[in-house]
Amino acid sequence: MDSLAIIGGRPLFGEIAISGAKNSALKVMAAALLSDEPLVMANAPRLADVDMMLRLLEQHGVEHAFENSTLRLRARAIRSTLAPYDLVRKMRASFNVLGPLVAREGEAKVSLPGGCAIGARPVDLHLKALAAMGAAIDLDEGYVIAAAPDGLHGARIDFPFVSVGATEHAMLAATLAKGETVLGNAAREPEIADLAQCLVAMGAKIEGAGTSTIRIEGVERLSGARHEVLPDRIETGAYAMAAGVAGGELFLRNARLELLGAAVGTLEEAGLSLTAEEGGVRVRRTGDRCRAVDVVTQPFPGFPTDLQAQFMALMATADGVSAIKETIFENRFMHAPELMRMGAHISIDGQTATVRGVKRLKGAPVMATDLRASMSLVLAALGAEGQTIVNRVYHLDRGFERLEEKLQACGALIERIKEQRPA
Ligand SMILES: CC(=O)N[C@H]1[C@@H](OP(=O)(O)OP(=O)(O)OC[C@H]2O[C@@H](n3ccc(=O)[nH]c3=O)[C@H](O)[C@@H]2O)O[C@H](CO)[C@@H](O)[C@@H]1O
Ligand SMILES: C=C(OP(=O)(O)O)C(=O)O
Repeated sequence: MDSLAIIGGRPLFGEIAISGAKNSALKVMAAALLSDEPLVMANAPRLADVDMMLRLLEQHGVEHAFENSTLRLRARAIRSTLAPYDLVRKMRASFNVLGPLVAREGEAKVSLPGGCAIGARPVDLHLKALAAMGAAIDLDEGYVIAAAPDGLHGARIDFPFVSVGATEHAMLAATLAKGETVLGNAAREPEIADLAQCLVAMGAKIEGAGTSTIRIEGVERLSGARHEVLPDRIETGAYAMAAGVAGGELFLRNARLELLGAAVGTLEEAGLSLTAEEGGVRVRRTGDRCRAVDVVTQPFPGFPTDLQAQFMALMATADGVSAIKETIFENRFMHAPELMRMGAHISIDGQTATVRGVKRLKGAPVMATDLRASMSLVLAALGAEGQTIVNRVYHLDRGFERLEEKLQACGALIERIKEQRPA
């Protein structure tokens, strides 16, 4: 397994191009299954998760070609409606092929998904939504078997709590269902509106995406389309925090402040200046050190859970004591003990982490446990004294495109150490 060697303490100056959002791109890729015509996805990030999704789509019969950051997909015919365990276990978004396959083919057998080990992460809301649209659902040996031989029908679905994946899944499936589907208490994350924009370009009838009520009028068939994926708001927030931890000034090309929701105010309170400029966002730390701020993770537009780990790294060297409450996932503090190895003062009580900022962290060997936790360790290392080795960086490769290259270009001392494999 590769690792990263980082020598901290150098301020970052320069430009970082923000990539297309992983969490939108993966769902847009699932949308390709809904049509036999080509779907062209521009601003596609080159990530391990995207490669994994391509392998899954390929075995369903999707032809694909990646050129620069444009991904062409075409599901001329569905070769298989089985999504095997090996291709679904590593990544949450892969489960979202179930709805499109059932909507188009009337059946599918999809392994229960994996993804970051940050909580139990059941899929009951996904399955209830598909069942409300008329799919018969069975669970057998770790697989979901869904059948709707006469097609799906529209339904009123009120989610008991906000789920990004279930909202997207229901929206994908409803595009080809007979009649109207109404999704109540829908997730409002920017990736939902982005997926809806792609589906509308394919001929779907969707209103209200980005609000908590989404209406979808099913159509007979969807056509091809070209869609440009929105910039990754989590990557944006993470690099903004890199400037907070290490100091300096970064221009985040393609970044859009409005995608960050409440995180903008939180980062400003913490002592970052974030300014929208033509073509991106400029970020710098206003003082010598960040200030402690309390945060509670919430669905969009609240502070995103996917930035919680990175924010903890920022708070580790902030002036004062901050309380970080995680309300979305029950096991998303695995970065805390690793940050503590670097000298952070963190105590955890249930879903709240209390971080007492220290002046400086010290480099240490640490282990990345999940995608955003890994990024929090990279951030901590950029501000720390001496060398940090971040092990298990395959997590990072799932969601951060060309991480070392982007940071090196801004003056960071970061190198990938390739795993030595026996000849
Ligand atoms: C690939 C992708 O887009 N992943 C994102 C997506 O994950 P994902 O779509 O898995 O997250 P959800 O919004 O569905 O999860 C929110 C909460 O609902 C629970 N839940 C969800 C579905 C369900 O059927 N039953 C259930 O109990 C989950 O365990 C979690 O506690 O949104 C999360 C919340 O913004 C992000 O952290 C992930 O990065
Ligand atoms: C949790 C994440 O991914 P996944 O949902 O695929 O586990 C993430 O992107 O932070």
